[in-house]
Amino acid sequence: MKEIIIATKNAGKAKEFKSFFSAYHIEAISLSELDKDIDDIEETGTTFEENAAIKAQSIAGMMRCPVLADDSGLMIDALNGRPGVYSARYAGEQKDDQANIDKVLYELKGVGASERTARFVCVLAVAIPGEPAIFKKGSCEGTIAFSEAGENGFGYDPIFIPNGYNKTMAQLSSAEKNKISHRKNAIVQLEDWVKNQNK
Ligand SMILES: O=P(O)(O)OP(=O)(O)OP(=O)(O)OC[C@H]1O[C@@H](n2cnc3c(O)ncnc32)[C@H](O)[C@@H]1O
Ligand SMILES: [Mg+2]
Repeated sequence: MKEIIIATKNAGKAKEFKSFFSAYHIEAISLSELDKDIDDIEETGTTFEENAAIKAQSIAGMMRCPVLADDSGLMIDALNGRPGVYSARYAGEQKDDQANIDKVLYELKGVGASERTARFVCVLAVAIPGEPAIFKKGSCEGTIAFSEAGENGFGYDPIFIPNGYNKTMAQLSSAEKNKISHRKNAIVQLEDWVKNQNK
């Protein structure tokens, strides 16, 4: 396998997958890089698994080759697991990272340090035409900061402090994030499958 299509239009995710797959000499190609114009896929599921499967299967059917999709999000205990599967669209359909961060910080006003526990979750689905899909799940535990900090990463990284650190995910280098992230913890579980594709 020389390349794999990643069913995402999120540039932040695409960059991380490129870095992960380059270690196996595989090029990760996101939907924005395909010649075809691909309509937004409606994420009608209520779980990360369902949405990852919807994204992977709809693109695999179109392209007739293995496709990897990522459905991920931030689960905050004090908000009963929200934003969860609605992380991208938490503050509205325009999917605005800054508006999402502002909404979370507003909702956590008055919530003390020990109550701000949260985790990033990533579910990967690989759809292979004619075969059952493969699912892998990873998470990364942390807390929600009182204000945002850092310029790296994407999404909620500026307000997420991974356990064992005293800075936000957006203050870590991409190499540091990619060692501890939910996405990394999911993708390592795909290693055997990836290596088998090279035989
Ligand atoms: O569906 P695709 O096209 O892949 O792109 P998306 O951004 O809509 O992706 P999701 O539906 O999986 O929603 C995930 C959201 O969760 C948040 N998120 C996921 N992984 C993250 C990470 O590593 N760092 C910060 N925020 C993250 C971020 O707000 C994402 O937009
Ligand atoms: Mg999405």
